[in-house]
Order: sequence, then structure tokens, then C-alpha cells
Amino acid sequence: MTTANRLSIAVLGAGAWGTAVAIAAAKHPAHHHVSLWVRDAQQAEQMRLQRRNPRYLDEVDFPDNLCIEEGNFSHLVMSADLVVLGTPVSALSDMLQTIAMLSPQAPVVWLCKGIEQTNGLLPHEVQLKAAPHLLCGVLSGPSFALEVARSQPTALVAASHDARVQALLIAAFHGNNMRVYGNTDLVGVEVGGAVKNVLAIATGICDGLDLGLNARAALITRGLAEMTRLGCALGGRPETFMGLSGVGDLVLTATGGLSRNRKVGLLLAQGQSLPEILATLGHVAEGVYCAHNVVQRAGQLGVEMPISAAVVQLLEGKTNAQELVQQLLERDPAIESLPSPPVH
Ligand SMILES: NC(=O)C1=CN([C@@H]2O[C@H](COP(=O)(O)OP(=O)(O)OC[C@H]3O[C@@H](n4cnc5c(N)ncnc54)[C@H](O)[C@@H]3O)[C@@H](O)[C@H]2O)C=CC1
Ligand SMILES: O=C(CO)COP(=O)(O)O
Repeated sequence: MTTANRLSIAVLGAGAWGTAVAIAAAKHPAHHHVSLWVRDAQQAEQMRLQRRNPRYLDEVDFPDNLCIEEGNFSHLVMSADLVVLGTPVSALSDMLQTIAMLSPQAPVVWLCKGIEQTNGLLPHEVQLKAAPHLLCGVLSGPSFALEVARSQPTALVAASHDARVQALLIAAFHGNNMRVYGNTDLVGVEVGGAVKNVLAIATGICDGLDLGLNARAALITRGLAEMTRLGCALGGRPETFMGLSGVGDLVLTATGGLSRNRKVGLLLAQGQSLPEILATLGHVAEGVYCAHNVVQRAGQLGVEMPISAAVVQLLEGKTNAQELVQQLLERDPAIESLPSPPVH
């Protein structure tokens, strides 16, 4: 740390969320020094000239203490008090390996929400495989990039097994219009972040077919039961799914007009093909890439996830939106099984 409260923060990856998080850190009352590393040199040049990100959040100006960087990011990682990875899940393994080589002691947190497509690992499992000795954590919770960039009130979860990483995340982001809550349940927080994306595709389909608000509430509630079952089977704590990274992010993403995953569902319901949708979306919709792995991991653990399984069938072109709804409605009657509340 450079002074008592002022941190040097390197945000690697300048998509919508990396950019918004960099803006939030730079606007923090401690006036952190923030470097936002951009992979694409042309985009970096535009951002430096315009002092905003014309590709993703073009209405929000960068504070003066936010520097745009490109090229080799070694110096940024080696001089940072905190490294924030703003890239999608697909880039996590490579980024962590590179950082571990550059600065094995660097505290690193990721922002991505999903499961790695190639081997079905949650982000912290990717880290354990790729760079097991790094000090790590995840920042998650209900947070649309545009609202964070505009400094609208937001509450997040900083999850890490390491109290120093939690404290750094709180020092970096808690303040002004952002509240950051500590948590040690990495599994629960990451399962929430991954599964809510799949469920947001489902509610997008529901709303795209105009099935009504009753249907949407049912999908969210039964979706939360799916998320909780999988998360607990993987070792997460049931109460985490009642928190910001569970029901909080599920409600936001499943109902909010700014969600890309929900948009995928809306467009699928209108009859567009997945390749068409992905070609025009302009952002990563992690639910598309992790739905299969969510269902596969659930299957390995004997966990039933009918809504997520139906989304996978639709994404794989094995059913259409109307058939998917029929399939869910025709399931046998069941007892409403809910996870027991935690005993304190
Ligand atoms: N946009 C949002 O509101 C939120 C997004 N997230 C999560 O954050 C992650 C990133 O999302 P967005 O920024 O919205 O995606 P985005 O689609 O807006 O941007 C992704 C960025 O990552 C860059 N990128 C991809 N691979 C890279 C690599 N190997 N090295 C460097 N840069 C690379 C791309 O060039 C692009 O700029 C996703 O996992 C998403 O689920 C989490 C919370 C909120
Ligand atoms: O994670 C998010 C909000 O918390 C963003 O969701 P989408 O990726 O669906 O836009």
C-alpha cells in the first residue's frame, strides 16, 4: 500500500465489467491509483483519447486517477497492491498462470461468473489447478456494469479464505455508494454466480414467450432451489444462496433489462438462433458457455436441475422454447423441497 488507505490497483481486462470496476475503484474516497489494462491496442488508444470506453460504457467519463494501459502488463502486476481480473472465465487460467510467474505474492481477485467450459471447473478450482499458491478471492453479487459505472448504489460480496484479501477488497471498493460484505464461502458464491446466468436465460425465454409474471416467479424460486442443491452438494453453505451472490444476483439478472443472459433467452424465444444472437450480443453471456457444465456437475452428484437441463437442451438445439415450457410443466407432481434454514 502506498499510503494508509490509498491502493495501487491493476484491473486486467477492459470489458464492461472490468471498466466499471476500475471506475468505481478510482472514484473511491481513498483516491486509489487505478490502471486499466486493455488487450486491444486500438481500443486502448481510443479510451486514452476519449477518457471513456466507447465500446462498452460510452456515457461515463474516467476519473483522472484512472490510467489506461496496454501491451505487457508485468510492471502493473508487480507494482499493484491488488490485481483485479476483469476477463471472462475462459481467460482465467492463462491470466492466473502469468500473474503467478510475475508476482507469486500478488493478491488477485476475479470478477468472472461461470464455469470453465473445457474442464467444468469453478473459478476457484481453476485457480487451485493453475496457480495454487496465489492469494485469491472473488468479487461477486448483483451488479450491472452500467449502474456501477454511474455510481448507483450497489452491494457486493468479497469472498476469500484469506482475511487479507477480503480486507483488501473492502479497502478498495467499500465506500461512497458501494457496500462490500466479506464471506468465506467461495464455493457458494461462485455457484450462485454461475447458475444465475443459466436461470436468467430461462426467465428470458419465459418473458419472451409472454408466459406471465406467475411463471417468472415460479422459475426464479425453483431456480433458486436448483442453485442451492448444487451449491450445497459441492460444499457451499445453504445460507450463501439467500445472500447477495445467490438470490440477490438471481433476481437482478433474471428480471433486469441490462442482463445479457436474459437477453439471450428473450431472443431465443423470438426464434433467433444461438449463433445469430451471439454474433450481435457484443458481450460475453457466460450462461451460454457454462449451462452444460452446470448440468453435468449436478448429474455427477445426483442433483436434479430440471430448469437448467431444459436450458441446455434448447441451447443445443434439441428442443424449442415452447416444447421446453411443456416439458417443465409436465413433470410429475412433487413435494416442495427447500433447503433447511441454517441453525445459529
Ligand atoms: N457486465 C456486467 O454487468 C458483469 C459481468 N460480470 C462478469 O464479468 C466477466 C466479464 O464480463 P464483461 O466485462 O461484462 O464482458 P464483456 O463481454 O463486456 O468484455 C469481456 C472483455 O474481456 C476481454 N477478454 C477476453 N479474453 C481476454 C483475454 N484472454 N485477455 C484479456 N482480455 C480478454 C475482451 O476483449 C472484452 O473486452 C464475465 O464473467 C461476466 O459474467 C460480473 C458482474 C457484472
Ligand atoms: O452478473 C451480472 C449482474 O450481476 C451481469 O449479468 P449478465 O452477464 O447477464 O449481464
